[in-house]
Amino acid sequence: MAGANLHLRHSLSTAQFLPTFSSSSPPPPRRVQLRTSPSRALFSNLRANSPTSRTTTRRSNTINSSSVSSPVDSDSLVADGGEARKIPLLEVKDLRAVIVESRQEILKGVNLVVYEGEVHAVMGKNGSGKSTFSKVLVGHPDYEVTGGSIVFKGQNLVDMEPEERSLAGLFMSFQSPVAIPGVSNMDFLNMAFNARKRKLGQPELDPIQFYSHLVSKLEVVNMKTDFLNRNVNEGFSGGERKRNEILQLAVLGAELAILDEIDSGLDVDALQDVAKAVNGLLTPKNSVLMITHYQRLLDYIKPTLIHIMENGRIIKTGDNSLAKLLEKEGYKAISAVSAAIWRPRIGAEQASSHGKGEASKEAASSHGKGEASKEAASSHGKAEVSKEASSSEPLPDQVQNKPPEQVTMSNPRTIPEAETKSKPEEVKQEVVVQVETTKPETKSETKPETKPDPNKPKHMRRVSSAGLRTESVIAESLSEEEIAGLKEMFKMIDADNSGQITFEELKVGLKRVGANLKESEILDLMQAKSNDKQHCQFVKNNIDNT
Ligand SMILES: Nc1ncnc2c1ncn2[C@@H]1O[C@H](COP(=O)(O)OP(=O)(O)OP(=O)(O)O)[C@@H](O)[C@H]1O
Repeated sequence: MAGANLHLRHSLSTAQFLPTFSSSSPPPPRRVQLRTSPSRALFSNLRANSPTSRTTTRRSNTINSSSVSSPVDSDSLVADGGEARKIPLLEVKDLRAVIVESRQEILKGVNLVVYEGEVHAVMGKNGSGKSTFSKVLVGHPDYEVTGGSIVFKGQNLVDMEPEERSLAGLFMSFQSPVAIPGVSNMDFLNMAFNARKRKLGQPELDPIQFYSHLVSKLEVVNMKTDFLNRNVNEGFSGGERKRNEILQLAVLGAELAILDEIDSGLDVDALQDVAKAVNGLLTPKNSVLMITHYQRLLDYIKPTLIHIMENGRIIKTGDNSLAKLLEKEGYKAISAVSAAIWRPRIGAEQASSHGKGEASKEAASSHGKGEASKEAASSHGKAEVSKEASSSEPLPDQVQNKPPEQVTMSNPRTIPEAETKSKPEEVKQEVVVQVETTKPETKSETKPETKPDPNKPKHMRRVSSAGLRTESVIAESLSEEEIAGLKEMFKMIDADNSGQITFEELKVGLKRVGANLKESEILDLMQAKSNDKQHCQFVKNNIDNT
């Protein structure tokens, strides 16, 4: 039994201290004695349930309780007068983590900054690494951090024990909260609360004082007092467990609450109660990082930013429109290719969040040069852009300045490598994205290069997909899924189904996926070249001025 780890010593049987409480009749003094801190108790309990239970290490040993003491008195979570300065609460940089047992890498370079008072939502397909990310933040023993950093309020979390992380102000609500047989909710919360008080050097609350504190929080989550007498999560329904997690958060307080699928299994009323409780806890000083699959939670708890996780990385960041897009079109709307588009923006956002500009520099350099960094490339499915593709040489004016409406992205198809190689280096203006399809080649490949007429107004210039030289740049590999996503994306953007994407279509398409790029950025994008040896080629084509 998991409770065996708790070293509990009850002077009375559990049944003897399960009075019926009501707000008008405070509970009698508790007669339970824990010989371990509540947080340690829950760590032990969780550790006992962990397949990788082992001795404590600084990196990943005992699991952090989702519901242990926080250095912050929950009452102190009240707004402090609205400090205007943005203070980073959590800074995650290039975080990598493996499963201890198998050494399989799950987190492959997560970057994220959460400021005080912000609500961040992490979304992503099943198995993309969301829960692992949250568990690594709190120090789950199943995972080992192999790279990067987690800084919480200026402290390096990676070298801290899970319990220390909790005491530092982290709270995590697990996807599947564990039961603690033999420990009532009331006892658990009381002990956890007082452990925090001790840690803070503040006077502990006696059971009666604590009970009145607790009752006010019960109201917040709309829970009945009966739950206080039941053992922690034992026999609780899925929804009750989730509600109970939020009760723990409300009672214990936290500066950063990590909520893993807090909406799963909740009926509509419970969802509203939980959301209301979470909103009630939000202040300008504390933040929430929540994992969810559904827009519905975000209707109640408004996120500052939404992050999309894929394959152990955050590949996109945006506002609520991103979640709406997902709800409507699914993850196909956010393919590895669109990640390539987003990457610089994520970087810029993160950098500005950090105030350090590092990511933005990286983004700027990759964006400005039309060359994705290795890291960026690997972050979206290893679609690495080779040097050949990078146009370090400035593009001709006519390309850089051509009116957006007149840039064309051609019919997606595959050009055999031999054909590609045999093309003479004639022109290098238009960028054509080609994705393998069954469409036959219809373009004239022999049209001679036509020099742009400098006298012709730029908006009159037309980009032609004919008379081209193809210059392919091959990425290492794109998965079938990524290729499928690429095709879907092409179809989505190619509004008139012509097989060609005009600048206008691209602009509208990008807007649909929540990417509000400037026209100059879209032009940059159109000149970006990345492809896969087998499946995708970014081809430079000719521009003529006819
Ligand atoms: N302890 C573990 N042992 C084995 N595999 C694991 C472990 N933890 C995570 N994984 C694997 O890592 C991947 C990411 O899992 P994770 O739970 O983080 O995904 P998720 O994005 O939260 O998914 P979901 O939306 O389904 O909850 C999955 O393939 C999962 O099977």
